[in-house]
Parts: sequence; C-alpha cells; structure tokens
Amino acid sequence: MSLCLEARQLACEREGRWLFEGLDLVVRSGEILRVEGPNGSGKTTLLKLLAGQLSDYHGELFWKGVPFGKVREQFVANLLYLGHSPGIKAGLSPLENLAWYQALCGERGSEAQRLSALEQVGLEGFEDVPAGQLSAGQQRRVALARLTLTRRALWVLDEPFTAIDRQGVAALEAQLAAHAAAGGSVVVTTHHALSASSAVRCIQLG
Ligand SMILES: Nc1ncnc2c1ncn2[C@@H]1O[C@H](COP(=O)(O)OP(=O)(O)OP(=O)(O)O)[C@@H](O)[C@H]1O
Repeated sequence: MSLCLEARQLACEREGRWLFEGLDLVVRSGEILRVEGPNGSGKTTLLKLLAGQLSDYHGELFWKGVPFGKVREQFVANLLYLGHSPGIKAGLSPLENLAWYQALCGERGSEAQRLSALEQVGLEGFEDVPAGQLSAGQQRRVALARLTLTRRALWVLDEPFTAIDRQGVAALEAQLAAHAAAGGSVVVTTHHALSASSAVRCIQLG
C-alpha cells in the first residue's frame, strides 16, 4: 500500500475570515497526521477539504502526485471519511446501518463481517437495537465499526474519540497505529492527547 495525499498552498475563507492560508502538507503511507487547533480554527473544514468534500478553496490537492480532479474515482476508492457527527441512521439498527454504508460504498459484505465488526467495537448484544436508542458513545462505535469493515488505505477521521470511554480510546488508538504500521495513513482531529508515536505528526491551525 503506497499512497500520498498532498496539499499545496491550501487556503480557505469563511465569512470574510481566512481559516488557513498557504498550508502545505503531505501524508504518506505509514503516517498519522494530527490536525490541532482551538474551536473554530478550521479543523473540520480542512478535513472535509482533504476528503474531497468541498470545492470552495484555494490551492491544490494531489493524490499520489496527480491533481484530485483527475483521480477522483481512485481517490474515493481509497478513502474512508468519518465526519464530526457519527452520521448514523437513527431508525436503523447497527447491523442495518453498516449494510447501508456498505451499499453506499458499492461493497456487498456479509452479515458475518458486519457482526464481527460490531463485536470488535463492543456492540455485541446491540446489533438489532434501533441506533437512535443507543448512547452517544455506542452510536460513535457504530460509525467506528466501519474502520474494520471497509478496507481503505486513507482514513480521514474528525474527532473519532468523541463520547468514547477510556477503554475504547485505547483500542481506537491501537487501531490507528496498526493501520499506519500496515502502510495505511490517517488524518485525524482530536482534542484527546494521542500517545507519543514516531508515526504521529501534528499540524496546528489557528
Ligand atoms: N459552510 C460554512 N459557512 C460559513 N461558515 C462556516 C462554514 N463552515 C465552517 N464555517 C465557520 O468556519 C469556522 C471553522 O469551522 P470548523 O468547523 O472547521 O472549525 P473546527 O476547528 O473544526 O472547530 P471545533 O473544534 O469546534 O470542531 C467556524 O467559525 C465556522 O463557523
């Protein structure tokens, strides 16, 4: 798995204010890039941009050295983006939510895989409960089950530790480290202090 996400001279303006300007960054295989900054500094906006979700920005984005516009399909096929909110359907069960995500990604997957992914995030016994009845941390865990289920090289994760208990935080940190060690890449925002690791680099906004 060899990959490279690069931003050159990235700038984004909101409501007449530059959130960031002249931002250069590179994320390669085996790296975890942590985006830090106070509330409102532009972390979510930057992650959306790096995930190809926004078009109103200045600068250029490259995937494996090729401008985004020319490799959009390949880029999306390598990307797993988990946004700021868990983004799950309240009326669907965790199992149904995962099946829905898989359908969106054009993946078939099996019920056995989905059950295993839910078990790995500690949701055994909650597979068929409407997601709207789950706690905030459990809802976040449904979203995090996608990290196991959907095999993608580049993870872009916006505050994935939100509402997660101490044990879950440790497990997720280990999962991020294992993904990087296996040659994947992670871009993550978190107000949580990540354990020191040579794979983790930080950029500061604001
Ligand atoms: N679509 C938009 N239209 C107008 N303003 C926006 C839009 N998106 C974001 N902003 C503004 O840009 C600023 C940065 O927002 P963003 O969500 O990126 O910050 P953040 O660093 O992720 O904050 P937090 O730590 O609170 O999650 C905020 O002031 C926000 O109001």
